[in-house]
Amino acid sequence: MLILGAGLVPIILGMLFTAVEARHSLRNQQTVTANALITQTETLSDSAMQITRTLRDFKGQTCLSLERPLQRLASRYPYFRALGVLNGAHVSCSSAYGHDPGELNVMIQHALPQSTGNWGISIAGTAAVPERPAIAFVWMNPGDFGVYAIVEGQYLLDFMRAVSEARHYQLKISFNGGYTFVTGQAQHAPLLPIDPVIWHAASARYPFDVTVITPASEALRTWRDIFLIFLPMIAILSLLFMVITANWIKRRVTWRDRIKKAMQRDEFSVAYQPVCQVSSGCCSGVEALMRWQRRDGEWERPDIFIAAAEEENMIIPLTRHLLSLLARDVESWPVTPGFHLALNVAAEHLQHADFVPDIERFARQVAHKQFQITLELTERSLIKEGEAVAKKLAWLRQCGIKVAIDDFGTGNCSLSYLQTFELDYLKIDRGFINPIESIEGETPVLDAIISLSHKLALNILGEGVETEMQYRYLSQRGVGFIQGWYYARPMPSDALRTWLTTDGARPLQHPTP
Ligand SMILES: Nc1nc2c(ncn2[C@@H]2O[C@H](COP(=O)(O)O[C@H]3[C@@H](O)[C@H](n4cnc5c(=O)[nH]c(N)nc54)O[C@@H]3COP(=O)(O)O)[C@@H](O)[C@H]2O)c(=O)[nH]1
Repeated sequence: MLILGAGLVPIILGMLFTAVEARHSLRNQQTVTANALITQTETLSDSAMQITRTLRDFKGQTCLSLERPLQRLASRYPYFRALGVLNGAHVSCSSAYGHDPGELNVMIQHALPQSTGNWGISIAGTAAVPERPAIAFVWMNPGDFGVYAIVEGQYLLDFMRAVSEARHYQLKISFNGGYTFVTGQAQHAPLLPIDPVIWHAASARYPFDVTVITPASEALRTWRDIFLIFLPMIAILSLLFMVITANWIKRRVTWRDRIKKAMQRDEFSVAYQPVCQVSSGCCSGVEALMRWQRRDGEWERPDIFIAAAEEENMIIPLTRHLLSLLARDVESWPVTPGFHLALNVAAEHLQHADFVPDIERFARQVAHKQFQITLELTERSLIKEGEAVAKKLAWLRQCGIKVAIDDFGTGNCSLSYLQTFELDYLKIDRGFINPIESIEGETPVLDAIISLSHKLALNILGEGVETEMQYRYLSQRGVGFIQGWYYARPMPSDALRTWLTTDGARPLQHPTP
């Protein structure tokens, strides 16, 4: 399902992208078409305006003397159906009808606009040719001399038809709100959720406007053509997404499966790193650290498999497994009551309803050893349900369990943890201890952490102490507990048992200079 979903992402994005691209391309084509139609109509209008200017020179002449020049002019320009002169709204002479053919509104079969001077209007037909549209261009003065030219609409219609057929558009043009010339069809596609694409444009020079309508079927065809161009790329991306997702799932499954199998095969063990109490110089306890040795003898790195377990929701089963290993290991340890046993708990486990029962069960299992159990909270994964977790920890503290904040200062929430949770120990991350170069040297951040811990009355443990100088620096500043290779490395349970009776039983001896 997830792999399929990943494969669909580029296809859906590709469809959206090509739909936008198709709309853009349709708009461009429509603009070009509208401009061509406007130019053609303006050219016709220019000719008509030119001829009406010529006709004005006939003012004062009788129809008898005008009839032949009018006919000559009309036959010279094939665009014109009729030319004539007016007396007010009355046609006093016409190239088509001779003298006294009637009223202009009857001839153009359209009411005359209120305006005088130059005007033009598209009409469905004239009295003599009612079935063919035309455009009437008129120059008139009320009760006075005027002229008109009727432009044959067929030329415009033929041009529009040619464009409509070539591009499958519906085209409309209307002059001054008059008759609308229409060519082509704007079929709707009832089964498609697509509307026809409509574009309006108007001439800047004459009072006419043009509408270009791309039918839904044509819009779909344009989109399909563009989609087909991008299809190879979309298919490659889709495949890539599926492969990446499949790999990711495989990796996920692999870590989950591997951790599960490793638990069944008993490949996990626990290493214990002793902690030195500065005041006595003796071992006050240990931190339990998970180890994984594969069947082939290779060791998995704890930072990697712990992070994987946290990511793959395996940290709770793994911690439960750790608790069972701990319960088995501690049986043989020669320890006195109050010996510290620290273990790491992940945020997911803390937030889980079984967290308190899990820890209580473990505490009961090892109760006869009278350990001082300490839970170490790390900032590696953020504890989200702060209040609820704080309540659980408060309850466990009442039961005698201690709480430590681990890797202090490495995450974003160290200070908020200090405020949210009741704590007993603060473990200073080795990142702050590494820079110690001399006893007198300045390590301002480390000093600030130590001073903060004192103010909060927290026990302080320095992690990753590798040198005597680091040990002395920390002990001189009141750090009560030291953990690190300088004192002891993490070791298996059997080795710890021996160590506790030898090195662990006597105070730390610093090498003499
Ligand atoms: N939730 C759980 N987290 C666990 C568990 N076991 C381990 N971890 C976490 O994994 C991280 C890596 O741990 P690890 O490789 O075991 O490293 C620990 C020590 O070996 C190392 N260390 C100790 N002293 C020194 C030193 O002097 N120098 C040096 N270079 N390294 C040293 O530090 C790690 C101690 O980690 P911390 O817990 O912060 O005290 C690590 O984050 C573990 O927390 C588990 O069971 N559950």
